[in-house]
Amino acid sequence: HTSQRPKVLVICGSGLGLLADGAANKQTFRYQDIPNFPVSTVEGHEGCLVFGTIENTSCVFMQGHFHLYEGYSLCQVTFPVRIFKLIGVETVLVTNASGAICPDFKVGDIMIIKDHINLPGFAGQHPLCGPNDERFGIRFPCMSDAYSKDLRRLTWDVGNEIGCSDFIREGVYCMVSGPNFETIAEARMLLILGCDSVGMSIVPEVTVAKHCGLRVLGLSLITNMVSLDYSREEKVNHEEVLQISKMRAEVLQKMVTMLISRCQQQSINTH
Ligand SMILES: O=P(O)(O)O[C@H]1O[C@H](CO)[C@@H](O)[C@H]1O
Ligand SMILES: Nc1nc2[nH]cnc2c(=O)[nH]1
Repeated sequence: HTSQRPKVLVICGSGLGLLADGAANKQTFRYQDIPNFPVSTVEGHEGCLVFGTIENTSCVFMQGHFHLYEGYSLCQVTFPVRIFKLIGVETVLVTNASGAICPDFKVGDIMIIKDHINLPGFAGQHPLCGPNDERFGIRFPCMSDAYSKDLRRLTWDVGNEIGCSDFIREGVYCMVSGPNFETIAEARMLLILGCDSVGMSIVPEVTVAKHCGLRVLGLSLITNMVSLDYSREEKVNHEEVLQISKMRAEVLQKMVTMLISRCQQQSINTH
């Protein structure tokens, strides 16, 4: 139903569907109209695929991604990544919302994901469990360089250019299955483990993307501070997460649009 063959996939996190607004020649499909595609069940996830172009780069935006806590298997959660690999995508830009574990972070910071901790994976909830499909990648993929160094560097450059270096950070994202937010003891454990932020998504998609040889960049918007202290009164909720995403969506959209036009240039120069 589309003649576009995207080179870049953007996965939009909670409240970040607006990232697609920077694209031209848009063509939108609802997940519910695509055979075998999962549907979004969470507020802030529109459940649409938007094809479009940014400068000369053809891209596709997933306005909404899927989570373990919705009841999907990790095979369903990561299914779109493999579809887009087959269609010809080379680069995946994942975005999400997360809570800060690192006490130096602030609400509204944009964290470039340097690395991740796959907590559900440690417990056997891993998208690559089961027979390995050799058409996509090897049995034992290396994950020590899951997030492209070149793309991380490019993000710092773009951030400086658009004047948002004050709220760009870099750090380690930890995935938990959710749907509850962390207890204080869990948050303290994550701090000890070396996590800078915590959320309930994207690690399965990144793992499958890396397995099939895609270049990955991850941006996590810090929407709340995770309580590490029993005396702290504030309580996190999903409405607050969506409100902060809305507040930062415009600047993130500008960043993502610039990154896409530049990263394809980088890819042409390095391949
Ligand atoms: O990771 P995304 O979907 O962006 O959103 C994060 O925010 C939601 C909770 O408020 C959870 O879905 C969590 O994973
Ligand atoms: N697990 C988790 N996910 C989030 N998504 C947005 N904020 C948070 C948080 O504090 N914890």
